[in-house]
Amino acid sequence: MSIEETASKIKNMEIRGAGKIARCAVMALKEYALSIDAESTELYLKALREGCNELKNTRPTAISLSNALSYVMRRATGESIEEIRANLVKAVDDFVEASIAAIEQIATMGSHRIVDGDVILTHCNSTAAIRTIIKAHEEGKQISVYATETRPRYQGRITARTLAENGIPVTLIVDSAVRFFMQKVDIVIIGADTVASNGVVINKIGTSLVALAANEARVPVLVCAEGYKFSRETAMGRIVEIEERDPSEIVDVAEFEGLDVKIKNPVFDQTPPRYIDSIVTEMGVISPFAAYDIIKKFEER
Ligand SMILES: O=P(O)(O)OC[C@H]1O[C@H](OP(=O)(O)O)[C@H](O)[C@@H]1O
Repeated sequence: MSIEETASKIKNMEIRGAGKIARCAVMALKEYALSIDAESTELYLKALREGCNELKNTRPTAISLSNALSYVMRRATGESIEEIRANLVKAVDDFVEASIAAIEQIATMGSHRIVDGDVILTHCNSTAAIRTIIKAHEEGKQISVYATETRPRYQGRITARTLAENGIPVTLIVDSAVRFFMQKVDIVIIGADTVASNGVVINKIGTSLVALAANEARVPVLVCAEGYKFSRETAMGRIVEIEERDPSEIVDVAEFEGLDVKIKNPVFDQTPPRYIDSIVTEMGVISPFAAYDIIKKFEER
């Protein structure tokens, strides 16, 4: 798929999920790198950087996107265009393979935290979180899941369908019913778009409410997040931008035609580390307060 088409599909969320948008972005860059030529290595690299920027600007909160592109571009080196191209292609293939393997590694480690008979609550639609839940089921643990529908785009319905298709008892609830059901829950398992260096987890809007209700009920919150979702930029003092999307995702704005009604649609929120029990990464299970260690480990890769 071309960079333009990929960027458009990531922006309109036809392609979504922090991990998937990262993989699709670097694969689009690979296709572009294979399709173009240039009069010099400098011009070739300039064209690649322009392609990167078009992809990077699609969804500002998911650091996975920029981390993936940076991982690949750091390795796009060489004396000739052919050498640069070959190194970029290898870096993309390596990233995609490792990012898919990371989900399985997270699921294996995360499943150890799920006990036979557990009632799980999950929010939105995280591949890493869902794979962890399915892994526990595959290991024969009798589990059931509450899945929040996750307004305004209802990603939780995908989660409910996926878990049911895997034979897992699942109950779909509205987001505002989380505290109502939390007394029945043994563990919350969610994904992440970005993990900041101070352990703050940025995930789908409503996550911080889920974590707050879990904390009140003494229910542990387990975050499943691959290493490339940890933000080095926050370690340098940068703030993660919370994406605001079109109000039309929430309501038909014509309903309020002529009325002074503001509609805000932030699509992520920030959960403080004190509300999180552990973050399961492919490099191990950590306290959210140890997020910086993962940033350093991932940099060494
Ligand atoms: O990478 P995986 O675990 O699939 O998803 C991570 C997170 O990305 C999604 O964002 P969106 O629905 O794309 O806005 C959700 O917030 C989900 O928890």
